[in-house]
Amino acid sequence: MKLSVVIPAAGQGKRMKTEKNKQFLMLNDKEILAHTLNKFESASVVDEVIIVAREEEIDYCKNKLVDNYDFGKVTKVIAGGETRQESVYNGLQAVKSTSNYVLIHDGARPFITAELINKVITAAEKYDAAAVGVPVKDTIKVINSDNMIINTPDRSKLVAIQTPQVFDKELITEAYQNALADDFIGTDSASLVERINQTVKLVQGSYENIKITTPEDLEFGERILARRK
Ligand SMILES: Nc1ccn([C@@H]2O[C@H](COP(=O)(O)OP(=O)(O)OP(=O)(O)O)[C@@H](O)[C@H]2O)c(=O)n1
Ligand SMILES: C[C@](O)(CO)[C@H](O)COP(=O)(O)O
Repeated sequence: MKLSVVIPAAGQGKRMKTEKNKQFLMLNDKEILAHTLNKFESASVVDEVIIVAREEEIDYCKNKLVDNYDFGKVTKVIAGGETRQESVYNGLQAVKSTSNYVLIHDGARPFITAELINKVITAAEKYDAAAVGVPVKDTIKVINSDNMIINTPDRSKLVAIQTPQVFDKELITEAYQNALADDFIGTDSASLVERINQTVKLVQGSYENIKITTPEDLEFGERILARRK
């Protein structure tokens, strides 16, 4: 297997409400994005890492993260787009021609573990497409535009999807090109694969693999790191 990792990190972090982009906030000893990159730098199965960043943050990523922490697997830091989907698509177009699998992982999910990375890659080798997720803990309701509840899906069939998501390179490229042609915007990569009628294997994730989105996630994150020490 030749594996390229695409890290979408080109969001604005609006829900965090900080001046600095949330991915560059410190979590203990290093920036959130540095925690994430560290996990892939240490994974022997990874051939290259591509960071997708906001145009104006490319130099910061190169100098303060890649050079400062000596992330030797990072081959490119490229510009993202308006949506996560556009950013990932830019990343896909930049992967090495020799790669046959692509792993996509949010820059804002720093608590990913080596064990989970290996598990989802193994599943992708078998099924061509795999994503990590956890059973939902709450009861989920479908509502209408008046906030009236329409129905209650069977919780035993619901999972909250996370990243990493790993795909055969040709499959994920086709899925993104198809979505682009149809003006379809999905909130994760797996949904683009599902819509071209390819199945995606679910790998049990972890409730600690959170996406740092709002201020309270930072406090939870500090506790996760303290527990792992
Ligand atoms: N145009 C975008 C939007 C998001 N992302 C990345 O996709 C991941 C998941 O997105 P999210 O956590 O929602 O980040 P933001 O879009 O930055 O958050 P917000 O919606 O609060 O602005 C993040 O690592 C984010 O940087 C991206 O690469 N390009
Ligand atoms: C891909 C993802 O992290 C899976 O949970 C999530 O869908 C990203 O959504 P966002 O709205 O771009 O944060």
